[in-house]
Amino acid sequence: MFQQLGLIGCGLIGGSFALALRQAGLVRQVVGYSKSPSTTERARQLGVIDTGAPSALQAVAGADIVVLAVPVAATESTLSAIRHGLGEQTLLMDVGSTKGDVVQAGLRALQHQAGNFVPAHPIAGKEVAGVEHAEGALFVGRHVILTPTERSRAEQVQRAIEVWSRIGARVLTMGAASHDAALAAVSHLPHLLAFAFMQSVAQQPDGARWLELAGPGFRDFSRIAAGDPTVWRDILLANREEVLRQSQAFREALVSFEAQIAAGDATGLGDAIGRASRARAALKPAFSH
Ligand SMILES: O=C(O)C(=O)C[C@]1(C(=O)O)C=C[C@@H](O)C=C1
Repeated sequence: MFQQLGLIGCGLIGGSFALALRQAGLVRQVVGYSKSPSTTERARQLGVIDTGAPSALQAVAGADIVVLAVPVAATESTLSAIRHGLGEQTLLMDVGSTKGDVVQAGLRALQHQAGNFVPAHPIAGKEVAGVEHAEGALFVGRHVILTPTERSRAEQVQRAIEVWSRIGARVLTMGAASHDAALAAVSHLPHLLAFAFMQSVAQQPDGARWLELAGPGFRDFSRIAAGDPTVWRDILLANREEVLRQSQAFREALVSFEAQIAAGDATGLGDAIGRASRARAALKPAFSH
């Protein structure tokens, strides 16, 4: 399907995309670039990329598909840096977790190549960062949300749908604003809560001792608090309005639970937990993968 992938950002997601493309036989050659030369070298040693490029611009030379897998706040400067190296027909995608800012960055930074840009968000990941953890099967069975811009060409959107589908993902297309509202609720807020929760426990005088006693419940609830600080800082800031809206909704729910506990309202508390428990149980099939 492609001759050469230009990969900007050889971390967990970028590396997994490169491996997935290779394993599906969709690309002959992968040229990678990461800001840190040691990361680029590590990606080469691991066989995730064939060749390391000394700059983002050089990584896209000769590529017919380019993927940006960098923290979202670096999107615009990265697009500006590679703009003059992009081929006329090169499919260009990002994999960022926020889309309103990425769409705007694309429209600002790309000029006549804006038609080739199809913003993408694979809803897949791990709490650990880095190319060492990259996996070719990371996107199998996962949703990938495409948020084409007003300039994205239909033919490039089709190619984007095809490439993600061929590596096993379930592709959806929606507007950036709907994406950001939904992901604030189901991804960004849970991360914010996990960070705040870890901080609140760890900072108490006996916190370190209590943490030694933590079991599977704590493990499941806090897993994502180990996320990459730069990546998550950028996401929470980029989608701040929706994140704060969700955070407010959460506070209201928390205050209501607190009031029931304080009042010893067993019926109200039991009913509230029952509603939450049923809503979570109803989700299970979606999490079987
Ligand atoms: O599995 C994890 O550790 C993740 O955080 C993955 C997760 C999420 O589900 O929230 C996080 C960010 C990405 O934008 C998509 C998926």
